[in-house]
Amino acid sequence: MTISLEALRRCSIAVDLGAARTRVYLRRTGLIVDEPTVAAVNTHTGGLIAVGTLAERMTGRTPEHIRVVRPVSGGTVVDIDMAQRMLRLLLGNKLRRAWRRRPLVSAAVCVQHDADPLAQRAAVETLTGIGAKRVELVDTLIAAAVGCGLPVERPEATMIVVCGAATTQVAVLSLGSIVAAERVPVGGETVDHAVVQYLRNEHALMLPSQAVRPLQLLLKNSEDGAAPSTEVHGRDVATGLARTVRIDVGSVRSAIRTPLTGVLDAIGTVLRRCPPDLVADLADRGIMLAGGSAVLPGFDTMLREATGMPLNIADHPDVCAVEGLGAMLDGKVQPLLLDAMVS
Ligand SMILES: Nc1ncnc2c1ncn2[C@@H]1O[C@H](COP(=O)(O)OP(=O)(O)OP(=O)(O)O)[C@@H](O)[C@H]1O
Repeated sequence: MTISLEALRRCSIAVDLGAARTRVYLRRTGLIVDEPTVAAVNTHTGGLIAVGTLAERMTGRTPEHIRVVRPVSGGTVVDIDMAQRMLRLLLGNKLRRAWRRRPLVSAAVCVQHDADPLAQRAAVETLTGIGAKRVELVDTLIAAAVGCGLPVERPEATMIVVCGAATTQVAVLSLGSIVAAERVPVGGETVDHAVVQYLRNEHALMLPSQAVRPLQLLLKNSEDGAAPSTEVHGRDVATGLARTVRIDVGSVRSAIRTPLTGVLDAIGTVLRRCPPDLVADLADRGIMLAGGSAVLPGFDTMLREATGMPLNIADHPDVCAVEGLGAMLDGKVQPLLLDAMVS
């Protein structure tokens, strides 16, 4: 994947189509869309009923004629037509107003590290379908590293872990390039799934998906010394009746730990592939944690303890990638840095 500084500076919008959220950055304006990557469709007419936050609220609550769909799965656009329709609605007037001022010529879009040609093509087609004449693809890891403010152009190692909804990507960068990188199918959704499975297996309780986040918040509170157990309301697996159980926060924490060990493995793999000098740099500089799941309670502590390395969470971990891409569009990134990165 090669990009050029010039080509990026000609782009009008930067897009990050994630499994959980869609973010759009308008050049010289900033973030104009940050909404769930969700659409609700009327199955009788095929028409869109809602997109973004409104569509996400409908999840699990729809009558038979409404279907809630996610056009991006595992970080790849799997339903190009739906992704285009969703983007058109999300952008709505915001883009049309900007379009009148300056016609949309090119768009930049983040793609996962090592995205296969099909995934790259799906991203390009999605954007050309909404009017982009040209689409530049940028590795999410580079965009996120720039968005976190990492000094990637220096001849010393920086490590970034981008933990999203469906995937976690890990990279070591030096001299503006990725030295080693790894992608694992573990993210916030995997963690939510682990919590749901734990309650199902241990307490025969089905938990509504919206109830997982409050449980995670509870984990955070318990880290701060609050209650070690809590009541959870769900549906009995056998009877189907509403039931309340008291669960031990420690057990939830260990259920969450299991999928997160996949991230640790990825960090280990990347470190093993790096020259020893760069690994030595990282012992001082540590790891930068980005992506929406970076704020998962206990995740940073677990990584710190397991790696023995310093760890920082980015200031705005969820929007690092699109903000990094936006900074490239706005020309806020040093040419030296980008030229090295794009070789
Ligand atoms: N405060 C929070 N506590 C716990 N998890 C959170 C919090 N905020 C967001 N998340 C998790 O972050 C994930 C979304 O992260 P992000 O916005 O980086 O995803 P994405 O870019 O759409 O995903 P991907 O990179 O996998 O395509 C969701 O799974 C969500 O559960």
